Amino acid sequence: MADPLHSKAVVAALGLLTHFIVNSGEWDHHAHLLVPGGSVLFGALVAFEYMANPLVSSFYQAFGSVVAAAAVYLGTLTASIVIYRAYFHRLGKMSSYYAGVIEGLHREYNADIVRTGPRELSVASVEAIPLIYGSMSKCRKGVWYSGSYHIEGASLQTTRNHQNHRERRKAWDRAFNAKALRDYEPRLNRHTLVLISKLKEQVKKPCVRISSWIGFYAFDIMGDIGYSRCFGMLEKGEEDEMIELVHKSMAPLSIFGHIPWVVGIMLRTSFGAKDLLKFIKLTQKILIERKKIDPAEPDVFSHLIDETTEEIPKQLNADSRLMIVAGSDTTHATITWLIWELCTHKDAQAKLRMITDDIAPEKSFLDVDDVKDCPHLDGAINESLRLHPAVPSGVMRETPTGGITLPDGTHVPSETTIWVPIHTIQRDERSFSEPLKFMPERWTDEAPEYVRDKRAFIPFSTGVYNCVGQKLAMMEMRVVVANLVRSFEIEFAGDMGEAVVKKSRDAFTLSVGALDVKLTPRCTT
Ligand code: HEM
Repeated sequence: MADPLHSKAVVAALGLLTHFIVNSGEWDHHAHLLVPGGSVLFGALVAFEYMANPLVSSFYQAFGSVVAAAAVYLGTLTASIVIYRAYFHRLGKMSSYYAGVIEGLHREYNADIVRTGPRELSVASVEAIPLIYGSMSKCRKGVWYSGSYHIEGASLQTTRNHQNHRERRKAWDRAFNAKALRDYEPRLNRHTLVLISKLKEQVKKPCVRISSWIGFYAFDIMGDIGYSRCFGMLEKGEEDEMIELVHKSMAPLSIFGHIPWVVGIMLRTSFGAKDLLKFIKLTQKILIERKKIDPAEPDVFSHLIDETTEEIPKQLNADSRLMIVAGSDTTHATITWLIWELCTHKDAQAKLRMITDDIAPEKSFLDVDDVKDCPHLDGAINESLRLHPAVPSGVMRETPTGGITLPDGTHVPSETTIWVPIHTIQRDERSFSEPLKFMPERWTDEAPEYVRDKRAFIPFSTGVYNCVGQKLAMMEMRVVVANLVRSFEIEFAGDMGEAVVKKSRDAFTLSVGALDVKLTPRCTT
């Protein structure tokens, strides 16, 4: 029988077998083992060849034989991958593209279904939403979610186990039910008042970086409502390490978010993920400090922490990071984009001001309760959420065994990553007339015909994994925006809003560019 190492046929067959194995499982988070594992195997083969092959007289000769076999193996593996992906891939009939803006791809290929990776599909179809995200959906969260399990455990958002999610979601639902939200109201009012008074101190300046102030506000609120912790960013008026870390730590996701095995390697080797690891440590520390106190007013972690034990389970660390990222960057981006829209559309700003002036005209400050029922204000916020969703790409799911058949009849095989691109679908003319127009009226009695299909509005996602904090987010955004337009005339300053358009980045959540404005105080306030 031929010596396997010297038989090109056997080595090539091993290359094909490797491709078959890798192709039929979820290996993304084992990629970090390839280099060390391959090196050990290579060394072992060289040693074996040197000691066991009587025809080999030097170590150098043994090394050469193994290099030759490795070349055949890797060459066959690569060729197999290339040929398979070009001609036989299960998703091969769908357009393929690795980079670029998803929306452009759907337009370029004039297709609702676009292949964006070897086993990854973007589906811009309203009809597909229930199948992918609905409460009866058989899809589960995609492989992307498990990237950091080995460091911090799974958060409520990243757990891929349906049952585990259901059990944990109960506590989170309690943390955001009607009673809990009422408990948080005084804190929202307090922080909003501080924000507005701080901004009033800025009116003499030709240029105020409003995006930073909104960031300070969003993070202060999350610190307070989440952990009864005072980040004090509004008071200091300067960016805390926390904001910088959130953005730096999420940055790799804007580049490698769709290549989970690269993210896995980065986290395991720390290469390119130093900031993310530092951020994880910081959110763990915040949680440890929260566990030591007994807050006067209940906060979110009052509902999540088990007071009967000293221990902090690993998964709660992941929830701690989730709380900060999900709760701050999202509202930060949405409010900043809304201010950008109101500066771009001065008539819309004037109309919103007129309407909010009419809410409790005797008051100089509107609190959360005053603004809870103003359809035009909600319409303006909805337009920011629609045109500039805080989770722009959408959220990844994985098809179940047996795959799924989309409403248009397309069969998607099992273990395919699939998602509905939120940014694309919310700008689709089939669902919204004049989709690129900022138009709060489409959400009120004034022009409801401009919303053709409300199912396409999914900024908070939908189904069992939808955003648990959406009511809090709406409360927060309403009270800030109403008080801002009542207190100031707002116009672009500095680069005239350019950085928001050019520097905003999709890093799972939207990392928004800087916005500079001129604030002119209104004489009525
Ligand atoms: C404009 C504001 C917000 C937007 C657009 C937004 C959007 C989203 C989206 C799209 C998801 C689904 C993520 C996924 O499936 O992977 C989500 C989940 C989540 N959001 Fe929000 N969010 C916002 C504000 C908030 C706030 C203020 C909180 C409060 C802490 C929050 C907490 C969460 C949590 C905990 C989850 C995970 C829910 C689960 O998996 O069961 N979000 N959010």
